[in-house]
Amino acid sequence: MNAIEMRHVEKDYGQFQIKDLNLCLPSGYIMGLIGENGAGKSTTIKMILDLVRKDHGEIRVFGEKTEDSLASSKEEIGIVLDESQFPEGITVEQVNKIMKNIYKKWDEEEFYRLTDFFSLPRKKKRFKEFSRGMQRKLSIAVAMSHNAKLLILDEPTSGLDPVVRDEILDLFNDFTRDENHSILISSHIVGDLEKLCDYIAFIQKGRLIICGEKDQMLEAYGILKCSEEELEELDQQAVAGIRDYGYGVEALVEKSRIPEGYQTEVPTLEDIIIFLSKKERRGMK
Ligand SMILES: Nc1ncnc2c1ncn2[C@@H]1O[C@H](COP(=O)(O)OP(=O)(O)OP(=O)(O)O)[C@@H](O)[C@H]1O
Repeated sequence: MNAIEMRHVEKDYGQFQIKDLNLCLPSGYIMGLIGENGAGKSTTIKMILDLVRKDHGEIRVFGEKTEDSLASSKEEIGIVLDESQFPEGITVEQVNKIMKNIYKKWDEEEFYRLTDFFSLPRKKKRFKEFSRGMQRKLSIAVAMSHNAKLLILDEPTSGLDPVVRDEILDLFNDFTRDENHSILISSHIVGDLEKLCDYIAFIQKGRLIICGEKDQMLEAYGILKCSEEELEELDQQAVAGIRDYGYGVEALVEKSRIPEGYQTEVPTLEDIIIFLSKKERRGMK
């Protein structure tokens, strides 16, 4: 079963378009949605949640078309959006009371375990007095306290310091120990996603540049350091991106498409993303 499937999804905002977006997140896995500011991550997430209407294509969550079923699968999806989700005057205790009424499977014990873990005051401060990081933590605690099967998280770790980010990534990792649990998480902090995710989808200017299993991506590509002339001799289809390097060039290449004998270095996910975005910017084919 797939947790999320998007087929040929399109959205036209006039100045910005999402074009032919196809992605698939199998149940039990974590997919990272990477893209720079304005790439279309939030729009993609909001279309999955039917908060923004797609113009074309099909989106399924747990196998059901979202327009038919999303209201009924609300319990099953834990959401953290990029914007504030709570009224300004509310305290942690009041959030607990409200959520108890909203979610059938609300787990108060888990909620307070998480809010205590995040050092959020139960009643001494109101939401508007929380720092941005505290507001994120509260959203995460809510998303993880109603026995959801799928977490959809838009930049959940933005504004958090590295130590807390790391602790939260561990929480997300633990969540997917259950093979029915899945996560779609957007971020522009590639290092976080490299650690956490099984699948990576990289979006740029509304287009999906690459989508697939992270380990396969890391295995398929290599970084080749050579002269411009040497690079020109290679099958140009193998070259996924170039950057200047000392006296020569550094190229991201598909290892299976270059002749044996070339020494390549193992890329990080960040290398792959940077090379691919440069390719798009230079308009390489
Ligand atoms: N309601 C809207 N009407 C018109 N344009 C919109 C609307 N919402 C978003 N956009 C545009 O769509 C583009 C993508 O925005 P989106 O918020 O999806 O990007 P993002 O990748 O989440 O960016 P960030 O990392 O900065 O949050 C931007 O150019 C934005 O201005």
